Amino acid sequence: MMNVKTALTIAGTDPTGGAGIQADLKAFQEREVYGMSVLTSAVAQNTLGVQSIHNLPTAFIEQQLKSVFTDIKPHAIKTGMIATIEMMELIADYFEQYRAIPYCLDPVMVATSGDVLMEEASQTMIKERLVPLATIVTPNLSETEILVGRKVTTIRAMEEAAIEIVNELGAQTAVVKGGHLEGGAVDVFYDGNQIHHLISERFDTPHTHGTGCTFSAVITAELAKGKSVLEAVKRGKVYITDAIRYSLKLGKGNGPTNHWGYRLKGLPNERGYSK
Ligand SMILES: Nc1ncnc2c1ncn2[C@@H]1O[C@H](COP(=O)(O)OP(=O)(O)O)[C@@H](O)[C@H]1O
Ligand SMILES: Cc1ncc(COP(=O)(O)O)c(N)n1
Repeated sequence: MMNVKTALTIAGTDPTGGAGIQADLKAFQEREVYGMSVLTSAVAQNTLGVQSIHNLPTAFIEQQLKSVFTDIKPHAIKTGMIATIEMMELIADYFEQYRAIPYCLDPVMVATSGDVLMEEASQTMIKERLVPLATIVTPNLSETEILVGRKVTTIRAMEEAAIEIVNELGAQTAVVKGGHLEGGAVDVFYDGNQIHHLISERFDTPHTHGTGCTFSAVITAELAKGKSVLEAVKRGKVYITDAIRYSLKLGKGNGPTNHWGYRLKGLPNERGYSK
């Protein structure tokens, strides 16, 4: 019997390969999970920002979901950019039939570049329909603020928000990412029982395009392999830390993270990857 694990990402694209579906597939591959993808929006973007967005028709997204689910059932799923309410409703309806599959919800709303990737009306929908279905939700600070409806600027406020996302909004677990806070890079995890802090050094680099996508894709890959949610998040943190440590100075703006960075750990940085 084949023991290969599979993961599905439902997200938008980045033709320069640093974020979105491209980042997810690279991360799945690095974690030795067979990667599959359903496209929601084709995005013309690069390391400088988003130039244009083309949303795919909802009926076509549904067809892609059918193509996957009627053939190769994923062992774990993640969603990234879901631009419209219609797409969100479709995906929520679909997932209700597959509640046993671990689901990592990366509530992508605004890109690191500041470009809006989700229409504002969808913010309520994501809370009402998708968060309650999620095994884990992985918001950054500004997404957390939208989810809980208040400013989140301290570790204590991150803890309170993670607790609220689980206890009030109904996710099974939450990890609130502190990539945009001052000091060390601290993420706060809550599973309904315990708070955990995932702490790493902060790298002083502008090349962090796609960090959120990559982090949640690694979590998804580890969930596909049957790891516990906390173990999956710990692995995601180790992986993203090295992906930023050895990030790539490509492009004219904020370069991408290095998906093979964790393989370089402990080696001299002789290619001058970061900064
Ligand atoms: N400069 C940095 N140095 C080290 N870790 C970072 C840095 N920036 C972000 N991270 C980590 O990368 C992951 C993604 O976080 P964040 O940047 O907050 O998400 P997003 O890309 O969704 O905005 C988190 O684990 C965070 O702690
Ligand atoms: C299609 C798509 N999805 C998500 C992001 C967020 O990127 P980041 O991980 O840098 O926040 C992006 N820039 N493009």
